[in-house]
Amino acid sequence: MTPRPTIVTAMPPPGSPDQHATRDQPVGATVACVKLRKVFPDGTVALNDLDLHVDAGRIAVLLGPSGCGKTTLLRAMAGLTVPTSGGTTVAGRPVQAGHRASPNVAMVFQNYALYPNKTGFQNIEFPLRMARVPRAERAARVNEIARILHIEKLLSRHMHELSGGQRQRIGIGRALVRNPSLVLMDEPLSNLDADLRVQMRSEIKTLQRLLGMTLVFVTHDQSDALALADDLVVMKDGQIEQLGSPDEVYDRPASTFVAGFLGGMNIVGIGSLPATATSGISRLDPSRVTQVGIRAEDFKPGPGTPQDLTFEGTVLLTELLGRERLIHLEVGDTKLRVRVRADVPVHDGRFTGHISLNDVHAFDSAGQRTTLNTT
Ligand SMILES: Nc1ncnc2c1ncn2[C@@H]1O[C@H](COP(=O)(O)OP(=O)(O)OP(=O)(O)O)[C@@H](O)[C@H]1O
Repeated sequence: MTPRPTIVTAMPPPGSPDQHATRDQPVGATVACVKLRKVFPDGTVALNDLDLHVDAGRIAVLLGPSGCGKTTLLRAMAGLTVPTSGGTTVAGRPVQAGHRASPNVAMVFQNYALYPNKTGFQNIEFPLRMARVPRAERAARVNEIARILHIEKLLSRHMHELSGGQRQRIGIGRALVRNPSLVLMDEPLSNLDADLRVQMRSEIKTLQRLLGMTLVFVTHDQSDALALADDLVVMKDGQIEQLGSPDEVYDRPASTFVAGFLGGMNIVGIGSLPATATSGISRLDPSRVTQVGIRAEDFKPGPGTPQDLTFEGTVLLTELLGRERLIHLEVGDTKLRVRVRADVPVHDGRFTGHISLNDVHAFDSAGQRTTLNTT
């Protein structure tokens, strides 16, 4: 279970009965997609019989390259896309495309879709007006959500008077004001600069922990995904390539696709490994293991022991990443990315590094993870 962060707030702590009393439905909804298929009229298969289960109160992050079907999946959950076959339930109820979205489901888009001529207050209040919530209750709810999001001072401003991050908070406020049990966010951080992005994603996570809703969050940014997810869903070609905790997916990528997408692992064909790198793994079965994956940050400087994989090569380029340095290394005809501490010396354009056998990931000819069994 993911530990809940300590939240400094005037509201009661998460899970306390009082908190539930102050909000209508703070408990998240379970989402289940079963054999979800979406084929567009031009024949594009956006979702390919996809199964996904998200438990109540979790943050599921959909991560994958452009075109892999993330937005289509989110829209199917919201009832905005009619699946070709299969279906989705939210809190046990089938999602029916074309029907008015349940008030328990809220969506935050990349462009926030706010009303430019309305104030912050009016934007956040709008869903409550639509739901014919009485005026006094509307004001109380808007003020409460504004307090949680620290945007009380923005309520009187119009949208053009706000920064991107401020507009984003208004958009999130509008999504949360109805106490949704499921919030769907489609790349909501993509318009923000790096600092604001990091700040906003931790605020989103804090809010989700506070309010307890289920959050499904679409991104193609791996650091957002690792930072936010309870359940990390890596998608490829309309299917789920791997689902697990961020640690599981990062530490044990199921395929070369996941390894390359998350953490930019070096993938090297067994035949391209230099002799110094194969001595420790000489007994591996080449009919089973055809490629190995080596993370840039798993390299240590120097030749290591005979059990380690040693790489000596020419430095093509170095990049300073603060306390670390990224070295682009050419070993024979193989190019590797190596990350070492910035104070590690690089002599005469040559670098020798090693990697422990335990840090080597093995993949078969289909690119699927396999064991690096040396017996
Ligand atoms: N209305 C449409 N008609 C035809 N094809 C579509 C339509 N909408 C999406 N697609 C296609 O379906 C596939 C999945 O699209 P989707 O928008 O779900 O991908 P995505 O993973 O969200 O991509 P991105 O990260 O670029 O937003 C893509 O190949 C896309 O071109």
